[in-house]
Amino acid sequence: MDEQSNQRKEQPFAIERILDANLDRAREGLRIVEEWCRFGLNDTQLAEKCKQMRQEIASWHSSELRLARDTLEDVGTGLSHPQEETRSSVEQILQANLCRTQEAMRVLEEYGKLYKSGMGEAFKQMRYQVYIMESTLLTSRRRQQLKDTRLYLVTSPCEQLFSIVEAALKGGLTLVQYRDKNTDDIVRLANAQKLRQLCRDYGALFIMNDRVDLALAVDADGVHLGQQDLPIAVARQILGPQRIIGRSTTNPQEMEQAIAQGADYIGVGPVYETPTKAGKAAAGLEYVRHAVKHAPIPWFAIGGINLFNVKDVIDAGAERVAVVRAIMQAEDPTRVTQVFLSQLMKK
Ligand SMILES: Cc1ncc(COP(=O)(O)OP(=O)(O)O)c(N)n1
Ligand SMILES: Cc1ncsc1CCOP(=O)(O)O
Ligand SMILES: [Mg+2]
Repeated sequence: MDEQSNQRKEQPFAIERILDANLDRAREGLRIVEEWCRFGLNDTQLAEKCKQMRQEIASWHSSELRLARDTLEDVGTGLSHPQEETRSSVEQILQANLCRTQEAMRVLEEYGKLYKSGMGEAFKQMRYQVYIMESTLLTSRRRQQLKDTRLYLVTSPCEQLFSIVEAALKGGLTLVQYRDKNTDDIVRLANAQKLRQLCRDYGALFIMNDRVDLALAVDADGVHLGQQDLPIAVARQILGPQRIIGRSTTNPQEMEQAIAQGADYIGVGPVYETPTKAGKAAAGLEYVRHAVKHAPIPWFAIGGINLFNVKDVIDAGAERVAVVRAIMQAEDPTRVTQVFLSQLMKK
């Protein structure tokens, strides 16, 4: 007796039950993702892709497999992971269900080989499609959040770094850049990791200044590169298509290049001279007006912006601003964040 029939003798219908349970699991996971694609993202293409895959999964779900089902005898039905009970964002729900779908498909790929010819290969292909979908979803979510962001905090080194950033996140901040030019890498890495987690906890995007390697190391949402930093094409090669790449621009020519090179957003400034970037001449509100007319991608006015002059920047046409001192040196970073946001949301 070969191994396969031996196993079947000891555990009747075990393979069928494994397949039955995982066909259901894969379909359920996809359904949850599909609902978000349809109602949350209005993305008919992605929703249609999920539906097609659900139908393909259903076509493998024969009555023979359904008949093998024996829920009362299934020791696994009462087992759930504590994290299944706590989902705090749509992103978590999507990630958990994509992961569940991929796991189920891996099981179907392996055990399917014992059941029907072609089943293993079919689920291998579907699993790759789910990976591609995951990457598309993550990318479009990041880009959408970037677009929706009005206020960008660029940090400066200080003892209360984490409490200030958290206070700003509590005020509704959705984008944080870790900027720290002179600290040892070992400390920078630890700080970046901590900030990355903090941003995740509050559903904010996290960008690493200057350093593509650290951005990857801490799984940042992206990197911000100045004119003297790595070229965008090189960073894109390293980071791939999913992560955000921002570029500083000071004049129309730099703006045009950054857009042509595939930046996801640009910094526009310094609008005003600022001690944070000492020695750099102001580009002025004129450059902000230029951005209004010529920047088709998200852009952030930056440099010397505070609660007293932000209205002038908004009146010049800016919808988004980036600040360092206005929040990092604020007595009440939560309140300052809220006031900035209320000014910027008026548009
Ligand atoms: C949003 C944003 N805009 C501009 C900059 C400046 O970047 P860079 O010119 O590379 O200067 P440093 O910040 O590295 O000193 C930025 N960081 N963020
Ligand atoms: C990093 C940077 N790039 C252009 S201006 C600037 C600093 C802005 O800092 P602040 O908001 O404190 O003026
Ligand atoms: Mg830089």
